[in-house]
Amino acid sequence: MTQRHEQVDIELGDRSYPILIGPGLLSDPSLLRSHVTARDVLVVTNETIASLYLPKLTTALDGKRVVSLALPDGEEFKTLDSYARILDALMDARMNRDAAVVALGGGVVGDMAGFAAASYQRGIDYVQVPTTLLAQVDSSVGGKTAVNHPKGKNMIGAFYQPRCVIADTSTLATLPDREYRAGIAEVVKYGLIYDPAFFDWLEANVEALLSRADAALIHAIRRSCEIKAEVVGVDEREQGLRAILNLGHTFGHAIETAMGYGNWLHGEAVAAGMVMAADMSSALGWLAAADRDRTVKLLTRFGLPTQSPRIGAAEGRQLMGMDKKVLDRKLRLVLLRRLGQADIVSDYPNEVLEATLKQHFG
Ligand SMILES: NC(=O)c1ccc[n+]([C@@H]2O[C@H](COP(=O)([O-])OP(=O)(O)OC[C@H]3O[C@@H](n4cnc5c(N)ncnc54)[C@H](O)[C@@H]3O)[C@@H](O)[C@H]2O)c1
Ligand SMILES: O=C(O)C(=O)C[C@@H](O)[C@H](O)[C@H](O)COP(=O)(O)O
Ligand SMILES: [Zn+2]
Repeated sequence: MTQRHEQVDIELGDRSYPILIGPGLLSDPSLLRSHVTARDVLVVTNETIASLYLPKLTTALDGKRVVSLALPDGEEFKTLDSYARILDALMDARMNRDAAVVALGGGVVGDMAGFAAASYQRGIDYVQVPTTLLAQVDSSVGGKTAVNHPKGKNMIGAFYQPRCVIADTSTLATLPDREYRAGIAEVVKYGLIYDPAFFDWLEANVEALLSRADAALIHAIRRSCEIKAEVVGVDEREQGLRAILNLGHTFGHAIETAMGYGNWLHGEAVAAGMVMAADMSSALGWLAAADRDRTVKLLTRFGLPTQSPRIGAAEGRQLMGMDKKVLDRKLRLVLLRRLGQADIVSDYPNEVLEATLKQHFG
């Protein structure tokens, strides 16, 4: 069965790959087989997603040797221990260098499976099959792979690109509402950092997106992937521009870590973190107060938090000190010059940061 789908390409020379977006892609064996070419495949997933989609994927890959590993579900399992279990599964199945990993799931599964693929036998192919909105608009694309450390998010990982991303939008029908909304936070991020017209479009399509209407959903995923593709195509390893994709994350990662992984979802923490970045950008006289207010209003309409938990300014500052954008011992922050234009800034006055932390973290 051939389904109609959208395609966005990541242009990275010999590491280029397509992102396929559309309904029913997991039910299309010929599409799956044309993008998963290895004979031996390890499907990495979790227990929740395995019961929903593993049989479909296994059927589509019929004729290959398919072994699967279902990890426990949750951000708290995005650990070196789970990563080691993936490597063990590859070894137990005697997978060679021409085998491939298929990551079936959200960002947690995708980040861990990608890191295992990056390091097993110094690198084997992997394909992302994202099943959350967040993974379809962000984490499956761009090659950031990682596991968490108890003291910091995504502290151990690698840049390693997949061979293909297959985003079957039909899988989003079973995604719990809270997870779906968390994915929308990263969609709003793209408007804020890169595309004011997309931000306007989001304001006009809140209800359509919340009801998961096909056309709105596909447009949001496609535009998000296009923006990420443009940014990653310019700066694959975050030497400069790519850092804008981190808007709200320095604050958000501190929230996730302080609250205990999994208690605040990544997208929720990013939403609250983007409000902190917007407040700081306004305090510096860059982002207009009206656009700061539009940001808070849009996130609120999507049911996302706009106020951080009170983790304490000192604790927040200490956790933020481990951010990967620290350079020369100085914390660089992604701030908004205006709505639709982000910048990575190191020369902000410290008092403005401290005031933002005090106001939001307490
Ligand atoms: N690599 C990157 O560029 C990047 C970008 C953004 C976020 N991330 C990472 O992604 C992670 C968050 O990803 P996430 O939001 O996808 O969370 P997740 O992977 O934990 O998935 C969310 C929940 O939804 C369930 N689920 C997944 N698909 C489902 C479906 N179709 N139907 C029903 N349930 C389903 C999962 O089992 C889980 O319980 C974080 O660890 C974050 O750091 C990475
Ligand atoms: O792809 C990127 O680059 C991003 O920063 C996307 C983020 O949404 C994502 O959460 C990423 O994992 C954060 O990366 P980190 O380098 O801050 O761990
Ligand atoms: Zn993120």
